[in-house]
Amino acid sequence: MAEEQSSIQVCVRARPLNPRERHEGHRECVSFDEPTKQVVVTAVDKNTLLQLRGKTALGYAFDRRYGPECTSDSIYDDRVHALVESCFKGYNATVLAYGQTGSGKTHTMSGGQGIHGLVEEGITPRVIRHLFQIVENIQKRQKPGEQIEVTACALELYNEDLLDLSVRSGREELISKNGWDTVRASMGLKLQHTHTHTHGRVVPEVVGAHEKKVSNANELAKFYHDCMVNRSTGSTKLNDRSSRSHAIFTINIHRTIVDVLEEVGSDMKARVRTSDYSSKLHLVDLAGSERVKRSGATGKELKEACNINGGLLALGNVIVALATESEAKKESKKGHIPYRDSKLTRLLQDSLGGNSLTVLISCISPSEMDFEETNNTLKYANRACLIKNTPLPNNYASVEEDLLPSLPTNAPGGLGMMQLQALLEDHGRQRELREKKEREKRDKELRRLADLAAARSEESKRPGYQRLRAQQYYEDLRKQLASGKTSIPTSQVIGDENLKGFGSGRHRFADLNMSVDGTLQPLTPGSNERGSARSRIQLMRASTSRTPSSGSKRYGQLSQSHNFQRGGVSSSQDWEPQAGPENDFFEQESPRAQAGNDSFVEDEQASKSQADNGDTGEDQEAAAKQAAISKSKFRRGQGAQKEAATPEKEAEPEPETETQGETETQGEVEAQTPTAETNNEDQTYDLIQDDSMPKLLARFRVNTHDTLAVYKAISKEDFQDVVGLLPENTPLPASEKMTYLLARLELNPNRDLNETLQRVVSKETTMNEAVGPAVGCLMATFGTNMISSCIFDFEDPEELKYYDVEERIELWGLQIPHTSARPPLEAVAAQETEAGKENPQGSEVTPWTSIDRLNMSIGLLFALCTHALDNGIRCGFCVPRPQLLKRWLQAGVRMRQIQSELKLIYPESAHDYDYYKASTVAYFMVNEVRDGLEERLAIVP
Ligand SMILES: Nc1ncnc2c1ncn2[C@@H]1O[C@H](COP(=O)(O)OP(=O)(O)OP(=O)(O)O)[C@@H](O)[C@H]1O
Repeated sequence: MAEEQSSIQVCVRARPLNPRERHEGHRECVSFDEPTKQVVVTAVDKNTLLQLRGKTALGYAFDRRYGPECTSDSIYDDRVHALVESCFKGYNATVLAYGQTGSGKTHTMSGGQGIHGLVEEGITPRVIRHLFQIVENIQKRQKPGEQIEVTACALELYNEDLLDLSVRSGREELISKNGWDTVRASMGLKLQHTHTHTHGRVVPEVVGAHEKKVSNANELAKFYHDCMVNRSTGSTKLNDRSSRSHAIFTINIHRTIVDVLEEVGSDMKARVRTSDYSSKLHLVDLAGSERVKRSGATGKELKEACNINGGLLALGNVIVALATESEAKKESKKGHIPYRDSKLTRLLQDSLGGNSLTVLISCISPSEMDFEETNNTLKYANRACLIKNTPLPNNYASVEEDLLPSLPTNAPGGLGMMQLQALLEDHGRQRELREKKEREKRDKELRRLADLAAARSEESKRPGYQRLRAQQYYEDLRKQLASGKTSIPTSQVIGDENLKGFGSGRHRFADLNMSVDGTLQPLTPGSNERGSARSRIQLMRASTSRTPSSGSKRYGQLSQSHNFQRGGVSSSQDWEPQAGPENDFFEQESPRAQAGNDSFVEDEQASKSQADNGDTGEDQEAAAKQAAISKSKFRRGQGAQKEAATPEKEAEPEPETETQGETETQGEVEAQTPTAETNNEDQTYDLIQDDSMPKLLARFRVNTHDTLAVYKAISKEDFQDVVGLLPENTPLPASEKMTYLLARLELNPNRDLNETLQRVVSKETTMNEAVGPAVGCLMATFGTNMISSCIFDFEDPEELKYYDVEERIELWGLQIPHTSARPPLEAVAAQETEAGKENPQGSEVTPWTSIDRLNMSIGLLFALCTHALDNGIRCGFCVPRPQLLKRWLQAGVRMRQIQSELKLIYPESAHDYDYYKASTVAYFMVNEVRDGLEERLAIVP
């Protein structure tokens, strides 16, 4: 069947000004221009004028626009009515309300008393009524061979957890008693991807949600109401009853039709066809985006806001990517759609760009104070108009059978009611049986995976887990290679030509003496170099090591000798301004590393004073144990630094409070070393071997819409350096996916970044010669296309489907514009005019001075942090060119270098490759930088 595409139907609904806004005298900035079908946002003051970049108004055309006076009636009739009817033909459909907080999404979807005091029926109750009208009509026709079954389920996506709204009872008590993490394990639902019966597509499916079977509209309406009462709501400055979760109410329609193809013949057989149609109607009320500064969210609400904004940002990116893809389709280009960036986008995968008929209702506020959000909503809605879905009916299990009617016919020669009823029932039983079997199979698999996950989590707490995991990984890989069954062809691993020739030519599988295709290979010359690097490192270790029995201490010594540490652990440093020439930044970092770190000293003092207080009770021990488990990796790095800062403490017995944590840590480090080698100093700690864990984590997306790049995908385990820097109790980003991603990267035979970096550290080679395109700078000069082409996306939904961990930190990159001419500085120009000078900008072009660049970059950094803070982003990440970072530090910007193997991909072919080759990665807490800049540089927001 030819696949027909249909655009997403987008409409805009503006609510009236609410009493608060009227009381505060807000002006309206939204109007409708009927002749051009545009929703127009108008600049009502200087601020909005600025946001429109000098234009007085901006118009967005939409087929359907609903002003404050409109009710849901017209939206329903125009857009939703036809959708509900399509569901009975087997099409999936979605109605999705989107917009900032307080803009009227819940009002549109659920109804209630409006600002004008009138009670309005929302879209969902209307859908329920309409749907059962159709069911009744079908039933009224009394076609015997037809059966309809309606079920529904209600979910909410709250703080990235999927929950069943129909079984909330007792959730609060359980959370307060056992903590959310425990409750999540029992109440959280799984999102997985399954193959559809028809079309062979992979669609998202929520496993474990309670499906309520309903037989009439009242029953369904009651179910909906009960579920929505359970939804997480809260009060903010912008909405008294703000939804803090995305709600998805799904109605499943299952229709079975038995058609009699041939009536009973002389052989007493009839030929019948039984067809099943099933469709899903999703009614989605998203939580609204909010600027936390305005909503006043703190604590729990702040966390909620961060999650809401994160999901919506991902949704925006999906919309932009799909719209771009639709535009590019004329050139038959297929782009990457970042569905997997959030649970919300995964859930809506089928509704946006899938096979659903979709209506997007963009809700906006008319108030001038909401100008920016309104403009943003309209911008995305406008892009969404371009998205094309491919609706296909879900008709499956159409069976034609010869049947011997066992019951006498009502009319001579024809199949009677009772026979058809019997056939239907029989078919229904068969279907139930089939579904039951499928459910059981799935449940069994889920149980198996849950057991596996639990066992793995237990195992991960055991000392030496990392080591075991690495060994196991290599063992599996060795078997896989030997059998010649590599599931991933090398060509798929790195999909970009720029990255060819990655690494130094010798890959770690040379240890296995095998290539990825399973054939035996001679070792390359690089292996000798490795050997020498190894012995050199061991020599250094031997000369610096003072306490042979302590793994963590040896590790500490090593960490001081090498910039690159093992197991993804790395340290960070607060940088201080340094006077002197603008040397290569990379070269400058070693002396600083040796100099120790204030924050570590502080930490040590804190723990010491704790110990001095004699606070060594059970509670503390438990807490220390917990802390040691959760931050063990970070502590290793930290411990290493501490030891360097206070070497005289080594001889002293460690305070009791520290012992617990250190024992854990130490245990882990030692256990990672093969037992046979434990007492041999030279072999006890093999830096290279321990570093052989795959750990390059780089998957970045460029938001082509803006000038900022969004750098994502951080895992708990492998970015512990970053995680360790977060304030206590910050939810840790975690993603099982990363482990998988790493494994994939491992399969690239030429990639051996860690080893190469070791060689650079041991001065066997220079960075430029050795690393080639593996190291570089993302931000300072990125060209959007170039980076887009470097996207790694190795995730296979099939293999990842049960790994449902999605929390991530968002890291933002910063671009410094490199224009040759500087725009006139207003203040300077004004001063000069006042002083009677000619306008210096008039005829000649003023080049940028380095101070200009610095000011500009700091301004940008400030703007970035403000934006990030408003969006609930906690930490930032950038790779500025070396000199610039130095200057930032001089200007008091608090940055910390990440000394891990986190390296970015920058193609050697890039014209400025050499210039940026020594760039380093810096990390910062957004609020610190913003506050610092505000304070020191007197920047007025
Ligand atoms: N079109 C409208 N006409 C009349 N009143 C409206 C309209 N839209 C919204 N309202 C009222 O505005 C208030 C906020 O609306 P609502 O709660 O639906 O916003 P929301 O977008 O769902 O917000 P959040 O994202 O915070 O949940 C409610 O009191 C609602 O009744």
